[in-house]
Amino acid sequence: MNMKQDPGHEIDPTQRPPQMQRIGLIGYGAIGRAVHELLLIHATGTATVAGILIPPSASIEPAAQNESLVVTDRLETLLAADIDIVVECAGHSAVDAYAVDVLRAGLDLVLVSIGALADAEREQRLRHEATAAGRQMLLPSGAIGGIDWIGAARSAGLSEVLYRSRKSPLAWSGTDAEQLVDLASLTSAAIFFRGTAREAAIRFPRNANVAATVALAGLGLDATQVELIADPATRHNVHEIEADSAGGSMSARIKGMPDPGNPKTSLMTAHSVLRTILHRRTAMVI
Ligand SMILES: NC(=O)C1=CN([C@@H]2O[C@H](COP(=O)(O)OP(=O)(O)OC[C@H]3O[C@@H](n4cnc5c(N)ncnc54)[C@H](OP(=O)(O)O)[C@@H]3O)[C@@H](O)[C@H]2O)C=CC1
Ligand SMILES: O=C([O-])CC(=O)C(=O)O
Repeated sequence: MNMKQDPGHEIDPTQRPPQMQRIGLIGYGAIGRAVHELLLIHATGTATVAGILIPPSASIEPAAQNESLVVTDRLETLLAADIDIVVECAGHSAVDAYAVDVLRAGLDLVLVSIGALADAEREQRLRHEATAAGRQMLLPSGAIGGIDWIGAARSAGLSEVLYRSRKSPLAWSGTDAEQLVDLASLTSAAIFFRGTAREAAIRFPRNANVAATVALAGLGLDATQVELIADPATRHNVHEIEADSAGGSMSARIKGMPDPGNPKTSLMTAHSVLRTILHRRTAMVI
């Protein structure tokens, strides 16, 4: 076929493999970098990072450099890189700064900082914008498992959900935990927070996104109970769910390895983002 080339456009969408997804990453810390590395290994021909949004005056060394990779501190510049889907992995304030504009630009948004949705007004606004744009916010399971069961149990009569997060004192440093417990002098595990998923996600924005994930899948942010624990005896990020429903009960425990780039974050989180991205193009979704 004799295709007419337009020298004014570097990328001709008709020349792409049909399944190729061009990804825009917002945030290039532990998760952003890991997602980029995983895509290079597991998504050849299916997905590629085309642009990365970083804070003004920040600098990064991308996991792979090519001439067309855009690194910018402006959303418009990121989206101009012919992006198909945006992956936010930068934190709650980045959700505020960019999520609405991404949806209004007609793109699906993978939202990793799920705890940002604990702000009811923000959640409503984003749901409204996604609906108006005919796009989706895709919430990966992140560091936790069992979200499918909780979601299914909702229609089977879910009555009680408790999420418990246990991490090393180091993983809680620099958070509100420091006001609730003396992290440095702990000799045994301390439950320093008991409350709702909404309170947990708002108070611990870098550590309790999973609380919001479990809640949004199941009983909601105000009816899901959360316990947060600092445990000097663990080197894992341990996530537990106990749930009861008319369809049966669930007891799950995940001993997650911390991400080498950020002890607050579980290594599996980036893998779950990879799974979310790959699922958009597979013939079979499980
Ligand atoms: N759903 C889940 O299971 C999980 C969700 N999370 C969420 O994911 C987020 C990212 O985690 P992680 O990668 O470990 O965190 P990191 O702190 O390692 O990385 C976050 C990166 O985002 C950058 N950033 C912050 N604000 C902006 C912005 N407005 N625009 C562009 N970049 C920005 C930061 O830059 P700088 O350092 O210069 O500010 C940093 O490089 C966490 O904040 C947390 O909310 C984390 C773990 C699990
Ligand atoms: O990655 C984890 O272990 C969980 C986490 O930080 C979060 O829920 O925000």
